[in-house]
Order: sequence, then C-alpha cells, then structure tokens
Amino acid sequence: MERYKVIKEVGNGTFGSVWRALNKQSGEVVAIKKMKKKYYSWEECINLREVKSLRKMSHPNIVKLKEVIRENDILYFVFEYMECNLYHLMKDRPKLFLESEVRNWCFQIFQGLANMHQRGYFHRDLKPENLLVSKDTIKIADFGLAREINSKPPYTEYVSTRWYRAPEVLLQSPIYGPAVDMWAMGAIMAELLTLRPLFPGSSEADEIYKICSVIGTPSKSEWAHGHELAGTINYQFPQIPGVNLSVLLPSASEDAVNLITSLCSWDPCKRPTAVEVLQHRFFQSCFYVPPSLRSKTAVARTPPSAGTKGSSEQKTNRWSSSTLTNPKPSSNFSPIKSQFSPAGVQRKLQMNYQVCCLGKLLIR
Ligand SMILES: Nc1ncnc2c1ncn2[C@@H]1O[C@H](COP(=O)(O)OP(=O)(O)OP(=O)(O)O)[C@@H](O)[C@H]1O
Repeated sequence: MERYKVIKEVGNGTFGSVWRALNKQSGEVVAIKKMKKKYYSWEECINLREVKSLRKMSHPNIVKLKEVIRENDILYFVFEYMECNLYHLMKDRPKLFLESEVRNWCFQIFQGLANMHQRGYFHRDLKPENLLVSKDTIKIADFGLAREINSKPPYTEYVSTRWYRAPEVLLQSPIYGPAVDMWAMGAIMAELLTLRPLFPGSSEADEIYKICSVIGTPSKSEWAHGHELAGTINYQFPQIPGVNLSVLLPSASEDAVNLITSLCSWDPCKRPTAVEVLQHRFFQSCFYVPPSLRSKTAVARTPPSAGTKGSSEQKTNRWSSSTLTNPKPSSNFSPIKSQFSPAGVQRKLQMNYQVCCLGKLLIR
C-alpha cells in the first residue's frame, strides 16, 4: 500500500470505507476501498463475490477494479476513481434534470447492465449511490451483492436497499434473477426525473404498500406467482387502485413514462431485459455501439496469484488487472453511425440473449 498516497475519505458503506488516493508511480488518482472485515488468507479474498464478479467484467459503464491487495490481513480494492454518485447529484438540487441528461445516463447504465447480465451476473443492489459519475460518463459500482445467474438458489441473505427492491424479493422469493436490476432501474429513472424516490417505504410492509399505491395491487392474472409467494408468507396485498405514472411524473415524456411503467411491472417476466430496453423508443436518439464494434477487452485469464515469497511480500498479496492485455475500452458514445432503424421498426442488437432468457427461466 506504500505505492499509494491516501488523500481523503469519499464514502463509507456497509462493507468498507472508500478513499481517494494517488498512485505515487503513475500519478493516477484511484479509489481505494478498505474492507471492514479482516481477511486471514488470500483464498478467502479471491472467493469474494466482489472480486469474482468484477474481475470478469470489463465494460466502459462498469467501474474498473484495478488491483486487489491484502496487507496485514486487511483487504483493499483499488478502483478507477469517479467524481461523484447519482445520489450526490440529486441531493439538494433545486431544479429537475433535463430529460436528455437522464436519458444519457440511463442509456449508459443499461449498456453496462446488458453486458453484466450477458456475462451471467446480476447486481442486486442498484441504487443512486452505486451509480458513479465522472463528467458525462456513468458507471455501475459496488458488486458486493452481485450474483451469478446460474448460481444455486435459494438466495436467502440480505438483498438490496429497500426503496429499489423488487417485489419478488420483498415477498421472499427464493428464486429471482436479473429482472430485479430492471425493477431498480425503473425506480431510479423515475427518481432522476422527479428528484423524489418513487417507492420510499419505511419498512418492508410499507414498501409493498407504497408500490401498490403507485402501480396498483396486482390481480391474480397479472402476477399469479406473486400471489403464491404472498400466500406462502401469509401476506395479504392491500387493495389499492394505483395511479397513472404520468401523474407522478408530470414533466416526463410519454416514452419515459412508458419505459418506467414496463420496468416497474409486478411480474418479473413482464419486465423488459436490458437488451430490450436499449431498443425502446425512449433511447431512439442515443447511439448504440454494438459489442462487435467495440474494442475487444480481454477477460481475466490469470487467476490472482499468491504473492511471491519474500520478506515484505509475505504480508502482501496482490492481484492487478494491468498485468493483463487490456486495451483501453472504447467510449460507448463514439460517433459511429447507429445501426438502429427508425421508430417502430424492430432494431436488432448483436447481443447474446441466452443469459437473459436464463435469467427469466430462473424466476419461473
Ligand atoms: N470508484 C469510486 N470512485 C469514487 N467514489 C467511490 C468509488 N467507489 C465507491 N465510491 C464511494 O463510496 C461509497 C461507498 O462505496 P461502496 O458502495 O462500494 O461501499 P459498500 O460498503 O459496499 O456500500 P453499501 O453500504 O452501499 O453496500 C459510494 O456510494 C461512492 O460514493
């Protein structure tokens, strides 16, 4: 850790504190997350979800994990540094964001999510604090709760911040998938457009109540599985009609309201996938660069190695992404002509649907 000069604390979460720091050799500014828990072996560290999932991801809209260091039983993650998060940007803001700003951020997040879901992971804790912004770029961070899509349910441990938590998780479904990220994005998009949380529940029961009062109680035909889940835990939905989202989002365009409405569908199978969302009319003006045109980024091939034996290195284990041949990822906003067809025409994205379908299968 002596290679870094710590500048100041920039965040403090459940699992660790995050510091702005300077790489003394390269002069690069980085974010170092110091984990609260102690780690007594390197194996324990490399099996952490945050390490396992982030090492596999390389996308311009997913925050880059540069190094993992274990020193004196303390675990440090070295990330690329981002200036602020979406919560900071919304807090105390006197006037609404332009819809074009919201569109630009969301388009980037959905590209990051499409990539993550395609690689077989879902985030499970999307919230404004985990969406980091530097200038015009936004990236998904905090993979502490990320799950492999084909990892074995039941998923019983704590999941996601309440206001962004999907109804199937609130109803304690043992099986769920990437659609939980899509729900969270519906809530986040609405919040970006109004600067108010859409479902600000004060408890889990109140969270479901708040959801019912916005999107209306689900009928049995609308979400049969939800009624089964509710029955299993002896829960009765409150009977509330709900409102038209355009009333709650008076400044939003019809396309934005339509997209949020479909993302916030009770039934996870009815929520669009990230790939589908990228084709929504709301994003018609955005440039999409298909993966085949992006620069190829190498997936980590070398497992984190135990540090070589030596007096100082016996206490320090290190894994660094820079040892890999990772070309700089291209910007997803490069001025390549969009391959999208005009409105109303089905536009094809060159993405692999396999995992998204698998995600949906998991929920059934
Ligand atoms: N790469 C980064 N660059 C700048 N700031 C960051 C970076 N990563 C995290 N932060 C800041 O630190 C905060 C906490 O980080 P993070 O969410 O990773 O910690 P955590 O302990 O997992 O938190 P949580 O309680 O949300 O699970 C973030 O909300 C963000 O403001």
